[in-house]
Amino acid sequence: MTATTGTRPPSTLRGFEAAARARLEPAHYDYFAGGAGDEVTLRANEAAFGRLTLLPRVLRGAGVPRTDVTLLGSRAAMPVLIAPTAFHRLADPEGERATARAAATTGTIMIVSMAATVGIEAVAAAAPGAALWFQLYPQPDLAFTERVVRRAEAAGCEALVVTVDSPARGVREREVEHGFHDLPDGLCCENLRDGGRVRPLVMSPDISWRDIAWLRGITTLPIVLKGVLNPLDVPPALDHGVAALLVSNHGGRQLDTLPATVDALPAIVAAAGDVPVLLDGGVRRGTDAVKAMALGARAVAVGRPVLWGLAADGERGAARVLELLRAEVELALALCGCASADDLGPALVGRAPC
Ligand SMILES: Cc1cc2nc3c(=O)[nH]c(=O)nc-3n(C[C@H](O)[C@H](O)[C@H](O)COP(=O)(O)O)c2cc1C
Ligand SMILES: O=C(O)C(=O)c1ccccc1
Repeated sequence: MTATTGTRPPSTLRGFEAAARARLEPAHYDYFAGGAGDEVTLRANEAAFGRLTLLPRVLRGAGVPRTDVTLLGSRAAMPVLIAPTAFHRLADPEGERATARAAATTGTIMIVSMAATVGIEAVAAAAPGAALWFQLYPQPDLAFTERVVRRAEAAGCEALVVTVDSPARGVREREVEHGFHDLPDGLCCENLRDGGRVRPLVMSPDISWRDIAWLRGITTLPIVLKGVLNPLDVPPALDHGVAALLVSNHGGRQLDTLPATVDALPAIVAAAGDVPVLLDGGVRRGTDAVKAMALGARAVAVGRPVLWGLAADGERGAARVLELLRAEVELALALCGCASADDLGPALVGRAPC
């Protein structure tokens, strides 16, 4: 009997995706799974990890590896964070509450989406032990944007992750085919609730460095720029006092034909100097995380795998997905002869011949 047909919960990420697909409305599965255009970038993210090889060191007596990291002052038991994804209540009635509890159980950082279906206060209250960062799409109405930032601060979020790859919304043809435009009745983006109404989320073409400068001036939270792929954007980012860069192509959901994130990573790392670089997109194995860290990422984040865990088995499923990844990172570090991610470096990564 396979993991997909048995009654036991799945024991692999692939099994979780199959179980999620079986449980979700097809339109919701495709909303989570899909990418922009021809999904070239969506596929490229995973494929690029497959083209990289690991070149372990031997006989180093490294002991059982440590997988914990400190990022911008937040501690995490593993270098695999939860990327911000919208609409968790499509996957599980508890929605982002369940995800935050899974983050607390596994000791990782959850980046809560501005488009969450549970408000940031309720997410924080549901999982007092969880380290939360808040993802922000700066809105043209700065007074409203500031109110959202204040809510995130008051809820205890430890960083702001500003998504900069979305001056417009990418077109995902799977969504178009299903006619998926809106959340079902009863669900909304709770972080957009403001003075008795729920504001529409604007992906603004006017977003610019001025917004980052403004944000830097109104909050003391560390600012992470999410969606930087071009090294030309690194110097202005550093000039604006950002605390970290997150190399991301939005999981292939915005502009199609962007490079795989792991291929874009080295140039960003080279330009970033001491500023920590994170990566998301296509991380499905501990070996993927280890490859990205060997190429200079301080940590990685996963989007869809957590949604599959959540849809398949709620909080328990999300926690299981994260724990599977943590255990795989530990094993990959051990088999590379590393005591921690600090022992990784580009010399441990090679390229498959074809
Ligand atoms: C269903 C879904 C919703 C997403 N919603 C957001 C969002 O609200 N804000 C954001 O910055 N990124 C969002 N993303 C992008 C993720 O943060 C992340 O960049 C991407 O999912 C990483 O790739 P992976 O899914 O291959 O791990 C979303 C991704 C998915 C799959
Ligand atoms: O679907 C997404 O990728 C996303 O980023 C988003 C943003 C706002 C509302 C819903 C989803």
